[in-house]
Amino acid sequence: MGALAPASPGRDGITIEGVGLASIQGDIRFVEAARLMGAQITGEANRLHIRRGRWPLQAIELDCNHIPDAAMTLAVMALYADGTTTLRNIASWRVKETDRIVAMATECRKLGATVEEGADFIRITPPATPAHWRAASIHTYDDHRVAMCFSLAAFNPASLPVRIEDPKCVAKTFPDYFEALFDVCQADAARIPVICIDGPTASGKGTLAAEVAQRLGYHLLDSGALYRLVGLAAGKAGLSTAEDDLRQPDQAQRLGTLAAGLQVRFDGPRIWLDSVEVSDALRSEVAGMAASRVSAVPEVRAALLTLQHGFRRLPGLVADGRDMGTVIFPDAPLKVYLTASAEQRAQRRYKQLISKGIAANIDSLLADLEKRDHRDSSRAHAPLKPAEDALQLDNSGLDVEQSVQQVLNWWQGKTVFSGN
Ligand SMILES: Nc1ncnc2c1ncn2[C@@H]1O[C@H](COP(=O)(O)OP(=O)(O)O)[C@@H](O)[C@H]1O
Ligand SMILES: Nc1ccn([C@H]2C[C@H](O)[C@@H](COP(=O)(O)OP(=O)(O)O)O2)c(=O)n1
Repeated sequence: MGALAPASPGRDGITIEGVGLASIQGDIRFVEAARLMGAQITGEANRLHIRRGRWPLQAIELDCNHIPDAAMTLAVMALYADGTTTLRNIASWRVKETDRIVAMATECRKLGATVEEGADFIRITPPATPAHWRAASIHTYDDHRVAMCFSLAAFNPASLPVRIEDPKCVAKTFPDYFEALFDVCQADAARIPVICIDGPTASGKGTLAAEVAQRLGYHLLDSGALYRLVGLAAGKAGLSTAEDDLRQPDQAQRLGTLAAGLQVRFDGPRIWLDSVEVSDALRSEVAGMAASRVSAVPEVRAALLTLQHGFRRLPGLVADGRDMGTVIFPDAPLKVYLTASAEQRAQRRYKQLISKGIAANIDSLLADLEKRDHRDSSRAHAPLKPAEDALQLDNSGLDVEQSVQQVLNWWQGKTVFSGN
């Protein structure tokens, strides 16, 4: 990676701890091969520092008998070389997790390379120009090394997306490989995919968003939780969230300052405010109502903007709320506006509360819900409404799985991989 990625402000190459030039592992000789291709590698006994050197990389012809497994990475590095690379003496690739010569050849071709394969060699000529690269959905053959190697194709000069079909197959040797990869990569936020799910209360946004995020391996933003947190923090700080008070400019200002300084921590569905876990307190109907009131204050909305944008991280985000598609992520490639009849929603909330052992009354739930819908959609700033390019999903007659499938189908149709 260090050999492929150009230096950027504050970042010049990659340092690997725990393996160094004194390593007795056979694969350390991969360093020699990477240097032959142009990587600048320096190091100490237990550390390596890799920088981009020659660029494009130097095409090589190499007997790989001494590094049979690590040489697979050279095959993908060959896509960035100036000319044709030949890796020889790799007959053992044929009898590993899969026939790795076939696998590497097939997947390199998908990306636009010209590949020749023989009984014990592979010869790779990269795409002639950036315009010859192709977006590709990489089949992983249940082979961890195939999945990891081809992640390097994401640095392609055409900035085309690359999909790794079964990223979890890396579990065999490096379960958090992709997390580690994303930690050291910088991506232009505008290129990180976002799916927005907006809609009224109890339409099932949170359930749908969490499930879609889980299936795609994306991050999750429950933006409503942030407004709930502001309501809760205001209560703790003794600040009123009554509508009349919030109309006073100095009270609105105080709430904005409070929102900007929120000390929150998220860990999956668990949330802490000032080091105190508030996950359950946040879900109460009272917290929802307070959230609805504070969310009408422009100073609060402005204060939460940067925090929300910060959730747009690799490999992607599913964001649920009221204004995800209209205000926060207007460039999102997929926006879903989720609805269900008010009666259905009240029923769902009722069942949800009862199942948690919380007493509830269906008539007052319906009344509260209609009041919240009205306030959320009639406020001046970022009101609840479908984005112009949102796809509407009325899930009154659908179960959760059907709604999830609908959104995943829409997403598949939006990606460049839909034909793959
Ligand atoms: N399509 C659906 N069909 C039936 N029940 C659903 C559906 N989607 C969500 N629910 C249920 O409705 C309740 C409210 O969903 P939730 O995701 O909390 O809504 P929101 O985030 O929009 O307030 C949950 O108990 C959830 O399991
Ligand atoms: N993006 C958002 C998300 C929530 N809000 C406000 C309006 C909502 O009534 C409250 C609570 O939102 P939340 O999504 O947690 O509520 P529900 O789960 O839909 O009942 O926050 C908002 O104004 N903008």
